[in-house]
Amino acid sequence: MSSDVDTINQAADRHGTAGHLEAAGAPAVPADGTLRVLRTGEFAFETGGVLPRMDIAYETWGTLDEDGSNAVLLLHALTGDTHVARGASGEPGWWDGFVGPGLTVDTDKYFVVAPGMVGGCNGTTGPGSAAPDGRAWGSRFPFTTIRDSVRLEARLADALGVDAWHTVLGGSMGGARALEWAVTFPERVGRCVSIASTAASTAEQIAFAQIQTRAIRLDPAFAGGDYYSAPARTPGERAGFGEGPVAGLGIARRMAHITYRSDVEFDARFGRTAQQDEEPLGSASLERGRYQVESYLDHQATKLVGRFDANAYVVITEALMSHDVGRGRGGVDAALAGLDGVEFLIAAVDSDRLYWPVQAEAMASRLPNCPPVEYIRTPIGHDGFLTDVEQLSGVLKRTVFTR
Ligand SMILES: CC(=O)SCCNC(=O)CCNC(=O)[C@H](O)C(C)(C)COP(=O)(O)OP(=O)(O)OC[C@H]1O[C@@H](n2cnc3c(N)ncnc32)[C@H](O)[C@@H]1OP(=O)(O)O
Ligand SMILES: N[C@@H](CCO)C(=O)O
Repeated sequence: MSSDVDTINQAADRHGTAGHLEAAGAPAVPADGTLRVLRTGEFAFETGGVLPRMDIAYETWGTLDEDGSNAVLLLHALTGDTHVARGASGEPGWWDGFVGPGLTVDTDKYFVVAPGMVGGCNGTTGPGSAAPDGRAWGSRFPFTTIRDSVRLEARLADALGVDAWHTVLGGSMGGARALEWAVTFPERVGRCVSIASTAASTAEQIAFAQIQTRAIRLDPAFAGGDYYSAPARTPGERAGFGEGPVAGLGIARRMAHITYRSDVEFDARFGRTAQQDEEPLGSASLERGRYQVESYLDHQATKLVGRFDANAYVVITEALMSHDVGRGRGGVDAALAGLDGVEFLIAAVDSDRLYWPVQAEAMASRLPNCPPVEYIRTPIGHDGFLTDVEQLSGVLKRTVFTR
């Protein structure tokens, strides 16, 4: 472990507030699914800006083999976090049923590592984290890219003693991060699994994202990004949850959530039905009740506002807008063409209207020796990679996780 790196091991209750610093160089073996934070030194961002210290939050499951050959890097999507699967706390993770003992990513056999994005709000340094002056970074937080996260994750790999990952895997933004890993560090990636993702964000994806970031920035409570009542000082502390531009964040989530699902699902599930005893047609005034789908979106917005910081949402969304593995590398084709040392698996959701299957096909066709795209077939839409993982499981057990 390098001298500028300490490890903070969060208590098993990941919603607690006080992390504790372990003796540098001799971290205790953590319980599976326990929030930990690696404290690293100065970090220069891809497009400018330097922070004097960068923390990266992560959780692990299983044990690294002596030869270091069983490490799997699992990368979360936009509003995901490090808690992929349940562990010591028993709290369910967002890919429960996919990662765990005896499951597809079998944590009895693989050492699974799940880090948080740079700029997030769940332990990795982000705009809500405390700056040296004791205030949240807020508007001073640098613009960040997917590549910044990959470079920070490489520091984590170094600290954990992982020279090369058996597999780097993720969905949506996690898929973008996985692909960026393969392009940046091909010698450190054995297999790359990119699900419901793309090699470069398209104009339409940027457009959907822009509406969301505008909704947040235009909320008067955004205050230029400096709205925190208190910064996050320790790994378990959350800053900005439920405060600041919550109306804007709620609108952003509503917009985003529509793109995560499909018209077929919405029609089948909600149709034109009114929410309980509400009257969507209204009456003599402008006030009216809601359709079921409106109530559903309101619920999705409320839930996200309770578990996410608006600034972090902007920072990470703009990082995803910047995603382009071809930037500065002669374009996407050139960036992907040389990756013949990495085994790829590209998967798509057939009903995805955000990361269209055609983009997965285009990505696969540009990758050397890439097998045909695997499909999750579901009417759900983009979120199918979170809701229908059992379809992916069979393929991954056969091709990637064969131990
Ligand atoms: C728990 C965490 O912190 S997760 C953190 C990490 N999260 C992630 O990485 C992914 C983010 N999560 C997601 O995107 C979603 O939660 C998904 C995709 C996983 C969930 O998808 P689904 O299981 O299909 O759930 P769905 O989108 O239908 O939402 C169900 C919710 O809508 C609510 N709902 C359904 N109909 C209505 C309605 N008419 N009015 C109001 N609410 C409604 C349900 O009560 C349920 O509420 P709950 O989630 O509070 O229990
Ligand atoms: N619903 C997921 C999908 C984003 O790709 C999330 O919020 O992270």
